[in-house]
This record gives sequence, structure tokens and C-alpha cells, in this order.
Amino acid sequence: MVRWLTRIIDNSNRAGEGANQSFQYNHEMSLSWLFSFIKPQKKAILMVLGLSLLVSMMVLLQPWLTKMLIDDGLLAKDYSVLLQIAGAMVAVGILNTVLSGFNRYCHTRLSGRVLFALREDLYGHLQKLSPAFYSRRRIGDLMSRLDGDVAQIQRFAVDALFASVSGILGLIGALAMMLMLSWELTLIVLVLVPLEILWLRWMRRKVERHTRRLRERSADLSAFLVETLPVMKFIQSVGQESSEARKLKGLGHGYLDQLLRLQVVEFFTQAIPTTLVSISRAGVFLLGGYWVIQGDWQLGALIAFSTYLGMAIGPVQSLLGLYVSLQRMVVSLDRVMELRSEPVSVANGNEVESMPEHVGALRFENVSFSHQGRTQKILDGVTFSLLGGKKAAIMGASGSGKSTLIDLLHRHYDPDQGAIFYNGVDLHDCDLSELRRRIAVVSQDIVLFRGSLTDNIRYANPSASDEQVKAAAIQAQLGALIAQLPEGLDTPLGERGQQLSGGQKQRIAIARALLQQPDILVLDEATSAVDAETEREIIQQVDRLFTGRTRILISHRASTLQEADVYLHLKDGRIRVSGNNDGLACSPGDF
Ligand SMILES: Nc1ncnc2c1ncn2[C@@H]1O[C@H](COP(=O)(O)OP(=O)(O)OP(=O)(O)O)[C@@H](O)[C@H]1O
Repeated sequence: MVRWLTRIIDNSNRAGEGANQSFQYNHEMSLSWLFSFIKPQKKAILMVLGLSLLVSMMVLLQPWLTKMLIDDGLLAKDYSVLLQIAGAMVAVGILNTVLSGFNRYCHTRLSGRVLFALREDLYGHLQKLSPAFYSRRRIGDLMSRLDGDVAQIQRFAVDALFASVSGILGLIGALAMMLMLSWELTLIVLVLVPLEILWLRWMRRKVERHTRRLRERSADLSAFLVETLPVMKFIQSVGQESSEARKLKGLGHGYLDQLLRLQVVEFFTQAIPTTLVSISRAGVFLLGGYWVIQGDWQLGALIAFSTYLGMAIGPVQSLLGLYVSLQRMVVSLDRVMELRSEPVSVANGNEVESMPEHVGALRFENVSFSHQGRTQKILDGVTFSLLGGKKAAIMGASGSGKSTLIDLLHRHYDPDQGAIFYNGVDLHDCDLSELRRRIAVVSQDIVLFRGSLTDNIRYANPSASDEQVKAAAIQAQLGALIAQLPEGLDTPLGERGQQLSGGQKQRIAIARALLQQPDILVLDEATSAVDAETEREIIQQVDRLFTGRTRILISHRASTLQEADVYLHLKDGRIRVSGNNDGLACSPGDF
């Protein structure tokens, strides 16, 4: 199946060479990835296929019953036959309705399972990608791929599978019935199929090109909304509402324009086959009607034949239409595979669990790093050691690389050169989630989610009890805020905590880190938004609670950095170490 589809796609892409295609992936690999989500659903698929077969048989029975009703009941003037056939029609109708309803339910459940499995896999991959990836990509575009493109693939993978199976079943059944009624008329219909295939082969490249552009326009729209809605306050403050409204209007026009173009292309793609069908239907009525007038054929047979013709045309058209939707799916599959193939730059290790807790010793050994797309080295041969349980202050001008150093420690990036050791173990060998549990970072960008204050504090340690959450909140100086909130710790914070002050958000982040009970606590400008008095109290609390554990403070305020054991001065990618020598270790052997 995968090979067969790959051949169809690759043939069509060869025909489409020269088209503006941004990404081309190995389609066999992409389809194998896709089918890995369908394979586990084998039982459900067989069930739906079985039900589709039964429904198709019920549908095929109806015209035959009509033929018998006309020829053996009405025209033969036999009322008892009429009654029996009418009863059979009702029974077949009811059975058909029940089976169709059950089939639709099973189909929706199967479709949903495949859709969510695809999306979860892609989301799981995105969870492993570094901040460098997210700084390059538009969130709206990622959303459009996770949402629209994944749904498009699922629609093809599941719906097309059933459409083709039930189409083939319906077609075979209808053709068999037509052949039984008149092979000459059946031939008239069959002549048209190759013509329709030729037409669709010619149109598919256009469909693919326009679909790709429409998906891109849709991503532009999502990106615009995702970027502007969260910063509406700023847009209002600088009076740019009308300019943003104009941008939205432009994007809307661009989308509609492309949608209409695709509609026109799809209209012509479908219109020619539809016209050919009308011609064949007229031919059948002219010839079949002539036979009925001559007395060579029965009226019921002509009516049944034309009904079966309608039934055969439907599947032919939907099978040919599938060819077009395959092109749409390929566009989405390429867009999704582009994300799925994004390399995970930080590989997982597994050693950290065997190390003793609460040591928190660090060593940077000749570490150099530059951000992707930047030529300048942010860190250039940085070497220093920090004994566990000490308090270090990192100082340096804005942009000197302080946060980057912490990102390397948290393995959001890996050094271009050199190595970082945690308790004597190279970070490459550490289990990532365990490493990040043991090193808590409270950064300048505070992340708050919808949910209560408790939910937010508990985020990094979901198993913490209510008492532990409360204690962490009090230690982070949140007592006054809790007293103000109508439901205390259970008060919902709203979208991204917009109703809170900068200092309150920082204290929630500190409470979250305290609850995590890390070996190393990093406060990266974490108290910049609180007043000097509160900051002093928070730092004192942290020093008290984390006595014996490593603390790293980054701040532009001298008062925050007072009483550190070690001072690390970052300048021009180099580090200068000063301070109390007790905090320094000379080599990994000293840990
Ligand atoms: N994802 C990124 N891609 C490219 N460059 C980056 C990225 N993140 C940071 N930089 C650059 O790296 C340099 C160091 O940034 P970093 O945030 O580490 O500085 P910092 O010392 O923490 O600054 P501040 O005190 O202002 O917070 C800056 O020049 C910044 O522009």
C-alpha cells in the first residue's frame, strides 16, 4: 500500500517538476510514518469495512426491489407481490439506517484516534526541540501545521481509505447489476472512465500548487492572530489598532483570493467529469428508452439501470476525486514532515539518577558557544568550577551571555566546544528530565498558565501536597497576595497571569522553584521586579532554605549579589572568577 501510494505521488511530482515546492521529502518514509498510526487500528478498520460492505449491499438491494415492484407487481397487476416487496423495502431501509448510523459512529471514533495519535506524535517531537528552533519559527505557522495539516492528513488516511473501499465495493456491485440488466448500455458508461482519468491527471498539479499556497495563507492568518492578540495592550498603547486591522484585512483578502482560485481550479477539475456523466446518462436513456418503446426491454429494468448507473458514477467520481485529495494530502504531509524531521539537537543521556542528591557541583571546561546564525562567540573557552552548596553570582553587561550560560547548563543548547560537568558527570550523559528537575531556573520571562495559583506553583512538582504548596508560597513572600485574592490559593489567575504585577509573577515562579527542591537554584534576574526590601527578604529565605545547596544569582543590582561565595564576571565571551576561594574547585576530581 505504502509503495503503491509512493509511486502515485512520485509520478505526479515528476510531472510537476518546476512547480514552486518548498519541501520534498522521501514519500515512502513519510507514508510509512503515517501508516504506523493506522496499523494499530486494524480491528477498528476491519469493523468499519465490514459495516460498509453491509451498508453497500443494502443500498444495492433497493433498486432491484423497485424493479420487481414495477415489473412483477405494478405491471403484472399482482397486489400481494406489491405488498411483499413494499414490506421488504421498509425492512431493508430500516436495517440500512441502523447500520449506517453505527458505521458512522465507529468511523468517527477511528478517525479521531488516528488524528490525535498523529498530533500527539508531532507535539511530542516539538517538545524536544530547542529554543533556537522556536526563535526561528512563527508560532502561528506551527499551529497551522499541528491543526490544519494534521487534520488534512488524517482525513485522507482514514476517510479516503473507506471512501475507496466502499467506492470500489459500490462500483463492483453496481456494475454487476448493470451488466445483468444490459451489457451494451454498460459499455457506453465504461468508455468514459479513461477520459476522466486523463483529465484529472492533467489538473492535479494545479490543485497541488493552489492547495500549498492556501495552506501558507492560512498559516499567515494564524500567525498574525497568535502574535497580536497577546500583546493587544501594547498595540493600544502605541495607537496601532488601525494598522493591525489593515494587516488583518490584507491577510484576509490574500486568503480569500487564494481560496477562490482553488475553488475555480477544483470546479473545472470536477466539471468535466460531471458533464461526461450527463452525456452518458442521456445516451443510456435514449438507447434504453428506444428499446422500451420497441417493446424489447421493460420499463422497470430501464429505471433500475439508470439508478445503478447513478450508483456507479458516484464511486467513480469519488475515486477520481481521491486522486485530487491525495495531492492535497501530500502538501500537508510535506509540511508536517518538515517539522517531524527537524533534528533534536540535545540528545538524552541516562546517568544522573545514580548520583547523590544535594551536591550540586559544577564545572565548565573550555566551553565555547555561538547562537545559530550568529558569527560572534557568546562564550569563548569559558572554564570555571563551583563546589556544591555554594552561592555564585554571575555578573556582566546586558547581552554578555549570562542567560546563555544558564541555557547551556539546562541543556537547551549544547556547547560547540568543551564540556559541562554536573557532580562530575558530563551533561551529555545525564538524563535530561532528571537534570532539569535537579536544576531549577527562575528566569526573566515568567511563564504562568491558566489555572489557580496552586496549580501554577505546583506545575513543576505535581505530586506536592497542599501544605507544601502553601509553605513554598509563604517562603516566596506571597502571603499578602494570597490574602487579597477572593479564593486565596485557589483563585484562578486568568490568561498568563495578566491580572498580576511583575513582582507577584516573579514570586510565584520562585515558589514554584522552591517546591521543586532542586540541587541547584538559579535566579536569573528573578527578583528584578520586586522592591529592594522584598528582594532582600526573598534572598534571605532562599539562603536559609537552600543552605548546603548551590545557588546561582544573576542580576544587574549589586544588592542582590551581596555575600556570594564566588563572583563570575562575563565579558567578551571570557569569564573571570573572583571571591571567596572556598567556592572554587579546581578539577572534576575535587567533586
Ligand atoms: N536564540 C538566540 N538566537 C540568536 N542569538 C541569541 C539567541 N538568544 C540570545 N542571543 C544573543 O546572545 C547574546 C547573549 O544573550 P543573553 O540573553 O545570554 O545575554 P544576557 O547577558 O543574559 O543579557 P541580559 O543581561 O540583557 O539579560 C545576545 O547578543 C543575544 O542577542
